[in-house]
Amino acid sequence: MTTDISAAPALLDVRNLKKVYPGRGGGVEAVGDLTFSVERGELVCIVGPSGAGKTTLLKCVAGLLDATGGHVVLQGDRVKGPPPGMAVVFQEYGRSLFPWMTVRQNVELPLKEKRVPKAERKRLVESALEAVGLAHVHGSHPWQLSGGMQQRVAIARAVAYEPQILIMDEPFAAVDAQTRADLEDLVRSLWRRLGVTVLFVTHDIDESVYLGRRVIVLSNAPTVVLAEVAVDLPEERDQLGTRSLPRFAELRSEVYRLIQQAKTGARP
Ligand SMILES: Nc1ncnc2c1ncn2[C@@H]1O[C@H](COP(=O)(O)OP(=O)(O)OP(=O)(O)O)[C@@H](O)[C@H]1O
Repeated sequence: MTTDISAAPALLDVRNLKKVYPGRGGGVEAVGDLTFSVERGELVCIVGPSGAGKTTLLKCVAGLLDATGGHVVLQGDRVKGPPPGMAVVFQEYGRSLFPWMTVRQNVELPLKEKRVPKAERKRLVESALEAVGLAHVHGSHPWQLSGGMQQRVAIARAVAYEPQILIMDEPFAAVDAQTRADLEDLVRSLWRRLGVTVLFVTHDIDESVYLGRRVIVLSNAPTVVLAEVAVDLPEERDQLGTRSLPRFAELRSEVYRLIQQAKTGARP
């Protein structure tokens, strides 16, 4: 559910977001005071130390958790519950797909809930499975696929939904290194081809620099934005070439230094 408040210039606007989990002695202040925005068509990575409140932040952004203070605005509408224009890909692909449904049925399900007409659903499902290279396994069940393939099904489902913004919460943390590299390239190519806006949360510094056009570095909890790093690497990226650029090493060191700073509790 959303309520119109004003026309925001950015696609996603997070303003003075604060989240305190209730409990004894004042509870746990997970998110202190977070402000950032994401422009339409951007690929922004959020990186922060373990326990920094990344998942809490995403739950507030996705309308799954009520904030204690501040607000989240998606395309001018204040987020009060899961917004219709958002798709989320979680780390645990195994739990995000229905094992009794085929790949095609899993990808189609949110489109049925969105009441997309049948012919259009067929087109969207086929093109999303094609885009992630899984057209040939549309009739298989998730448990017949590898972990990386299952995560590609989850990505296809999100892409087929045609969201205004795609939120990814450490989506590749549970797959092996080679699959992870392939999936990173898949996200970059989908982003470039489809123009979808992506907010990607990771604790992996290299991944944030390789993927992002901008990296937002979070402090430890109670979380604030410690710094924003513009990734001025060429848009054409590949695992070997890009990662061996001197500029990649510089950006990686800069984000690493900021994260170390975050761990010691330093504030901007
Ligand atoms: N439901 C909850 N009730 C109380 N405290 C919570 C709850 N969920 C998270 N926290 C606390 O809020 C803080 C931030 O947790 P969160 O899971 O958002 O961090 P994170 O950055 O996603 O961590 P990680 O990188 O380890 O997954 C932690 O101190 C955590 O213990």
